[in-house]
Amino acid sequence: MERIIETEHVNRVFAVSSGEFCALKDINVSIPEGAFAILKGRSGSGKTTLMNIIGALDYPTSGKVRIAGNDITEMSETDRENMRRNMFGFVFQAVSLIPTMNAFENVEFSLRMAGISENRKERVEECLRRVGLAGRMRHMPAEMSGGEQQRVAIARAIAHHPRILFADEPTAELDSVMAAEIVQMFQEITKKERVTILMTTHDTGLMDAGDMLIELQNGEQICQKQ
Ligand SMILES: Nc1ncnc2c1ncn2[C@@H]1O[C@H](COP(=O)(O)OP(=O)(O)OP(=O)(O)O)[C@@H](O)[C@H]1O
Repeated sequence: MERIIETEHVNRVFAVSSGEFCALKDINVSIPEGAFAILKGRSGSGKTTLMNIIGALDYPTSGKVRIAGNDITEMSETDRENMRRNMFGFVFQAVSLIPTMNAFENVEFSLRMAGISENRKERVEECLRRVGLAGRMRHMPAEMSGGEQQRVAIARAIAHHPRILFADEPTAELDSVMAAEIVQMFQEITKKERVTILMTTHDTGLMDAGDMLIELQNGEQICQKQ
């Protein structure tokens, strides 16, 4: 199976008032297409830093990052931006839906922004059904629970058929039942939407939920298990 995400000797050093801080040290991850990969580690272990580098939101200080075989550290900023827009989807801890739009309109708006006009209504409905919100399409964000709002954010992030979905602590603000539901939904999404998912979490209860686990400790990769 094709390796859609590969990092080679990735390091990230930040300049801090006391000198330099090495947030990532020699990270080598390899994720096959279609996998649900969990990036685990305690607060401050480097999860967000690594996800931002793989998601073309930041650059490594040294090392290579290949997405579908292409080294994204060598790409122009325009190409990186196009890749983020067309090939990637992003979900964050804090849900940021447009409060004046209902669930359907929130997902449709993102497709409109992506310039997709064909079968838009059908695709929005399909994505909302995929996340279990068939009966809530016309609900406003304020009328939905935190877990339901996060589901809308996930539907919005997959609507344009990204190849990789990045989810940074998407369950951090949810209770354990809702968190388990979101993670189970990610499993289904990888199969039905043929998308690769990279999710960060510090929740030890979710460790076994993915197809593979990458664990960071103080910026070092302590394991990659399949
Ligand atoms: N811009 C920055 N400048 C300096 N240090 C930074 C910067 N960004 C992150 N760090 C440091 O790098 C380390 C890793 O941060 P990161 O946000 O990647 O951790 P994390 O595992 O995602 O943590 P959390 O679970 O709390 O979000 C932390 O010690 C953090 O203080």
